Amino acid sequence: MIVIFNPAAGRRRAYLLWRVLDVLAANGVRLDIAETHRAGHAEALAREAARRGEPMVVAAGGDGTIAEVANGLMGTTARLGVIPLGTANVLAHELGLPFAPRSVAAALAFGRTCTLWPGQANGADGTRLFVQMLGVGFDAQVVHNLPFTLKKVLGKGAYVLQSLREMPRYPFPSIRMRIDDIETEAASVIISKGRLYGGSFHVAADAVPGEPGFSVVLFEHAGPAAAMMYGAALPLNLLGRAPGVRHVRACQIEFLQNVAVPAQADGDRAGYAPLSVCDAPAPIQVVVG
Ligand SMILES: Nc1ncnc2c1ncn2[C@@H]1O[C@H](COP(=O)(O)OP(=O)(O)OP(=O)(O)O)[C@@H](O)[C@H]1O
Repeated sequence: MIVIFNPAAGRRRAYLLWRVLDVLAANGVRLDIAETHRAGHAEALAREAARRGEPMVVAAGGDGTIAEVANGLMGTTARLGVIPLGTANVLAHELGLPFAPRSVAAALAFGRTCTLWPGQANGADGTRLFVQMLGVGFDAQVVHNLPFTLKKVLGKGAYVLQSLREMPRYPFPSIRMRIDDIETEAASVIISKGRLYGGSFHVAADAVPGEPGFSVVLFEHAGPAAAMMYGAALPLNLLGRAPGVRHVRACQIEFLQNVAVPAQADGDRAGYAPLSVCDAPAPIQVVVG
């Protein structure tokens, strides 16, 4: 197997990587390590590894690194392993992946898999896959403007602080979209493959990561007070009952508005809507515990 390690992911968790690798090496597992040098590098490394016939490519990082590796593996038969070293690690929580080094190593060595069907965003910057969610609107504004050093120092707390900073200055434009064949509007949108968001908070109870399609969560109320309410409901797992939150199952979402609205995919900047979202051409196999 090859381990693709993103040294910029998470904070102070690289020791976990070395402990996992120690356990694997002690048990005679042959592995190569490649470190990423920039955004997008994990995708190129994964694509190259799969082209060489590597049966398993392990993403050592957070959701952004996993998504990049998934992009590189699309259309191949290589399995995707995960060593969760990120800030939020939403996919690892979603799939119940282990976090303890020995359990991570055992899962990778054993190689049992589950199916994950990524989403695909098509925008002005090209096409990219996402493994957990894509957001358009306020949460993407927070991701776009989040300073790297703040995330390194505060971890998930950095998102809370940045949200408070963005509330007074984000214009909350109305976002027009076509969800399958129905046109609608919202102040903010999360297109989710999974049930979880921001770590292990529940956002879409009806999501099924292994099947095509999405749970679309529409936030209908705009403005700082509404953003504050939704932000407070999330960690209390009350988002499902918050006013103006609507859930829809869909296969295709097309953003139609004329103004550019920020988008984020798996917690990383993903350009601006207008863009469209559909299923990836094929599922991938993720190694689970
Ligand atoms: N060497 C590097 N220097 C700077 N950025 C990098 C490097 N390698 C990869 N990246 C970028 O780092 C970003 C963040 O990585 P990742 O999402 O894995 O960590 P995280 O944000 O801490 O975790 P999570 O998404 O789970 O909260 C990704 O967008 C990736 O493209």
